[in-house]
Amino acid sequence: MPIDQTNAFEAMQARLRVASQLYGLDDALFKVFMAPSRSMIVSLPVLMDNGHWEVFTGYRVQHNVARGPAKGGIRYDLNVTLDEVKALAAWMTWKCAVVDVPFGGGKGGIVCDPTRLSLGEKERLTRRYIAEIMDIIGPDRDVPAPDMGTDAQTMAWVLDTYSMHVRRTENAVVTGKPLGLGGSLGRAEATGRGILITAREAMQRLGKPLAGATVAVQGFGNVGSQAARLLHEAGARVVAISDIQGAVKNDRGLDIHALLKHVAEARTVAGFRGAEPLDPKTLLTHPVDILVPAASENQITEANAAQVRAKVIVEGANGPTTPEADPILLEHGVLVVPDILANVGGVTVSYFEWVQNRQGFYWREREVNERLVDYMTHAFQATFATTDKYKTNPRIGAYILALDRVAQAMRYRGFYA
Ligand SMILES: NC(=O)C1=CN([C@@H]2O[C@H](COP(=O)(O)OP(=O)(O)OC[C@H]3O[C@@H](n4cnc5c(N)ncnc54)[C@H](OP(=O)(O)O)[C@@H]3O)[C@@H](O)[C@H]2O)C=CC1
Ligand SMILES: O=C(O)CCC(=O)C(=O)O
Repeated sequence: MPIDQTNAFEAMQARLRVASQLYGLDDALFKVFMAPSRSMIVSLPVLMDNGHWEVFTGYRVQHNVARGPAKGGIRYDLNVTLDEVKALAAWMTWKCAVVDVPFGGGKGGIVCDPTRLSLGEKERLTRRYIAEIMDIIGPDRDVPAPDMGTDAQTMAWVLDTYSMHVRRTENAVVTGKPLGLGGSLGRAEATGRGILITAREAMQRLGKPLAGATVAVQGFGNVGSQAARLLHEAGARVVAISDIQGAVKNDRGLDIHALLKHVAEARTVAGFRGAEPLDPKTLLTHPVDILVPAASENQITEANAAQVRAKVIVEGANGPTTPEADPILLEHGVLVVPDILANVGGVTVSYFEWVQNRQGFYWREREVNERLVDYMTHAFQATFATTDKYKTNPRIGAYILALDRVAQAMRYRGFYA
């Protein structure tokens, strides 16, 4: 039966089906992995600044907890749906297994436009959400973190609300917190740093240096901006960047530090003086060595995949490529570093943050970054070794690596299929 290419959960299932067949996964485990183990839907009444009440819908999904507590971000966006959160939760299961941290997969979301909420409204919404999902989260159950539309301040409200309910300060309940509340050095830039690490590895596979390589980045939020900055600092030439409102280009290379200052005031890359305007629709097909989609799902599709001119795609976003686009990119010789490998930097440093909280002993930034390089280069090598072993592409290679590790944990725990 044909799948809905833009349904993120069906897109995840399509890749899982291919990987399971190639790996020879038994039917029982396949059925377990095809559905989340728990989905919670909550209604969130919030008093708005204008005196009216709004009722928002929120979700928390736990896909699989065989390897440890569920782990995954909270997304605030108008396009959040249950199926999207189910996909994001499953991808977290696979990511944590690919990078071999002892977590399962979870994800949360609230249907809202965070740019139209005041700080007070966002705080009340977050507190109500955490109160509602309180029974299924916790340091040993499910540990949230930031995703699109949420940040360190949101995580501070998560910590405070949970702590008020359990009557003690419990900072290991959430990661991506402010440093002064038990956050980890290096977490804010970790997803971007992971993109730098995997981009370097991918270029090395092609026998090319990262220094001097041209880069285009879609999205200039937490992930895109940090990836652009770190790639720029590593000597790559970031020539094009977009956000929702516009795109800019400079063939000689954008001054990312100046662009960050511009965005801090203008809230968009558009209008940046050190660049020319670019049609945002052409960002993904801009002629570059490395393309970093770091915005949202379903950006590289059957409609534009053949026009992609990058040699390497490093997927900062979750699910930026539809299943139909996969074979087109492969046919055009594009090396895709899949999301469940490329963007694991965030959850890896979240794991380090959780470990530090539980130890009560905090690491220097250098230690965090060195450990991140170690975890991610291992994950990259393991993914490509699996890809070669099964004679497949890196996305399916990453799925096989992950499902093998999760299946092994399930079998140890007594799931004898
Ligand atoms: N935060 C994290 O640690 C992790 C995030 N991810 C994934 O990375 C992606 C980005 O997350 P994050 O950076 O945290 O989110 P943010 O909300 O911080 O930023 C999202 C960025 O994407 C831009 N954007 C959204 N849609 C489009 C579009 N169609 N075209 C161009 N730009 C667009 C936004 O533009 P504007 O500023 O104009 O709104 C914004 O710049 C998501 O898929 C997320 O799930 C993956 C791993 C970890
Ligand atoms: O840091 C984390 O725990 C998870 C971040 C996240 O939501 C993701 O990797 O998609």
